[in-house]
Amino acid sequence: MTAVADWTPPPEVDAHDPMIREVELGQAVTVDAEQVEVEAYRQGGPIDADRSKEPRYAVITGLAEQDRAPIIPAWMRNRSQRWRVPLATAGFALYVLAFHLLRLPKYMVLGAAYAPRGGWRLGAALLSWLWVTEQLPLRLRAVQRLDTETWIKLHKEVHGSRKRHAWIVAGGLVAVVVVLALGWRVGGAAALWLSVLAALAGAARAGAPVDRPLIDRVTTSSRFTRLTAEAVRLALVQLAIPGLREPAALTFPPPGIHRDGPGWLARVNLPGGVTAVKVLERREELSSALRLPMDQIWPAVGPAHAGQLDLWVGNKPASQMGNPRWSVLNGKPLSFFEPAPFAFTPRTDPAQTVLFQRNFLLGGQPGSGKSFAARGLATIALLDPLCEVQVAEFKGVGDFLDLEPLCSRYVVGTDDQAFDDGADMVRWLFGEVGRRGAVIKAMREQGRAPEGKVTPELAAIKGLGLHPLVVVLDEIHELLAERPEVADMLTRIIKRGRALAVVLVLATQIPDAKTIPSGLTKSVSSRWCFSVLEQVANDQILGTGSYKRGQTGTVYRPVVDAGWGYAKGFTAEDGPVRSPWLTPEQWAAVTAVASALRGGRRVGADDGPVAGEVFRRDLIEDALAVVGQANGSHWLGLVEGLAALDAESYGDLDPESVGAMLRALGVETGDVKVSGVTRKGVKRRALEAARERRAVTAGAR
Ligand SMILES: Nc1ncnc2c1ncn2[C@@H]1O[C@H](COP(=O)(O)OP(=O)(O)OP(=O)(O)O)[C@@H](O)[C@H]1O
Repeated sequence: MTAVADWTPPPEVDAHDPMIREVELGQAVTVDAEQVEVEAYRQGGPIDADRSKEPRYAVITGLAEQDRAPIIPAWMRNRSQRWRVPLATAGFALYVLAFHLLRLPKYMVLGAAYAPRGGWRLGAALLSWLWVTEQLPLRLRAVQRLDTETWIKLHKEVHGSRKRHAWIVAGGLVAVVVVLALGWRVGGAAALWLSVLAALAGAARAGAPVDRPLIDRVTTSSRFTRLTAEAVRLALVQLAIPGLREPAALTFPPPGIHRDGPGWLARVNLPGGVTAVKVLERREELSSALRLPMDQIWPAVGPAHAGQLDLWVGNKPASQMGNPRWSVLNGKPLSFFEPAPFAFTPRTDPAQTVLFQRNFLLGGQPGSGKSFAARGLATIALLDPLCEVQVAEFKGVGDFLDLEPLCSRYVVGTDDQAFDDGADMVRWLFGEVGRRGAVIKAMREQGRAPEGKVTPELAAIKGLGLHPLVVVLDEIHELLAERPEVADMLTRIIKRGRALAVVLVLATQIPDAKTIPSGLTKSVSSRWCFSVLEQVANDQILGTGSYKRGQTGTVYRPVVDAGWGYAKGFTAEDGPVRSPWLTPEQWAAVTAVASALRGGRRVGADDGPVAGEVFRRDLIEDALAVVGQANGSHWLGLVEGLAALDAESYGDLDPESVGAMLRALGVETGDVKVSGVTRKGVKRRALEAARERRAVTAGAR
């Protein structure tokens, strides 16, 4: 501290500022009354870290860590695009071939008309070049000016040129003769005819008027062929974004501009301080600047930082890309527990999601495509033969009517009855989640559900009632407006149901906090924002701050861009996707497949003794009735006894499921000796003990 005291500041410096002393002294000191420890600052020292002390291999690892352009192009590495690019090219080539073959007679007539003129033009041009006629005016001028020196110079020049040209023409003629002779040897007369045809075509081309080319144009609109750095720079600068004025300030980090699926991707680093969201906000202006329709341009925030833009431009507008084929049309079953395609990316790649452990919120303005997207998710569920599906739609127009025969519950309408049924459905679901929770707890105690959640094995056990359950609630805001008491139940279902294989798909036009409690929307893991008008609605669906991060549905127009939306939490990568689109016939085909997979049953509803029903009977009492005075019962005996007692409730049980259900009710199971034979089953004592425990617990409550 002595050093501080010794230092006398120059007159213009505030002597009381401790930081200034510290800087001057260049050493760590404890300064001022607050005792702030500040690290010393060495004046004139290097700012960057000293690299000389880094080990040599750091240079190599540094290189290795750098972004490198992929050796194999992205589209070749992508399974779905590997064939699409060559197939699209081959398809286009075939189209062009067919197009011109059909017009061949017309080309021949026109060719015959244009060829003489073309022959004359080509011949004249050749002679003119051979004789260097272009020099003639110069020599005439020299004559007129009596400029002998220039004339002699030009004369000599022209002689030399004519000689050279004559040699070239002679050489060319010899080459033509040699090629023709070779052609004759290899291909005979056909080769000669082909040569004549080629010569005639060349002559016809040269003879065709400038505004009437010999062959018709294959494409009538100006075709987008490739994205260039110049076009991107110019377009971005034209957006008039503050801080984005200098084309040279835009850089293209690896992999730069490259072909990516059916289009081009430009990865651009915007100038420091300019965010990619600013570009996203100006998609319309970008469309004008690039001279391309809006649905051909797909800007997104790049992976590296907020100032990186991934501008993907399709070969064609999305509306003309056609609808990619949805693989559910293959007629194969899907699994609730496995990834399944729910949508397509702008590059027409399928986007996959897993229904298990997710809940879905689909929001957007009317006509943005929510209901069809919800149908897509319901279809995935229906293609899992184990999955129970329930639908309630409060638009009242029957958007899901064709799925009704496969649903265990189906509610449609906007009247009191529909809302009562909808509320009943939620209440039932709430109870079901509670029941499943108890079953899973028992399973966990037995070590059969180690993570406390449904596994594919548990879901498959018949009668246990842990099969997947997907519930679609379309226009949920209508139900919440009419029956607000269900909101809390829904929130709890969402929170608890994830692990219990209960999935909610909520679709709504109005996601605001007044209509849908924020606790409800916040609990939903996967959100899909279709066309929305503004930032507030966007963030209500996708979560606060989403718009600022460039995750936005404001860029889509209702109806025109129907089905497009920003999906968050569906896959590892969030991004824009479009729901699959099927014709009514294709929907019918998919529904038929789902129905066949389910054996024509409504899984859940006409399943007979699903666990819910069985649990409504008193299984412990019924089992005790079957056991009677015996020591216990083997599983097979118990199953048969229960079926004899109530075939409707217990007819479908098997030994495994009855065991699981009893264990879920807290009954101990194991080896039982009945009539001298020891097998797996349940003892009477265990059943009685469980009954007693239950009575005690009920009394305590
Ligand atoms: N993936 C898609 N591809 C093409 N068109 C679609 C797609 N999805 C929906 N559409 C079109 O958009 C229209 C509206 O779709 P949908 O009924 O799903 O919208 P919505 O958002 O549910 O509307 P509302 O809120 O009025 O119920 C459909 O009739 C259909 O023509």
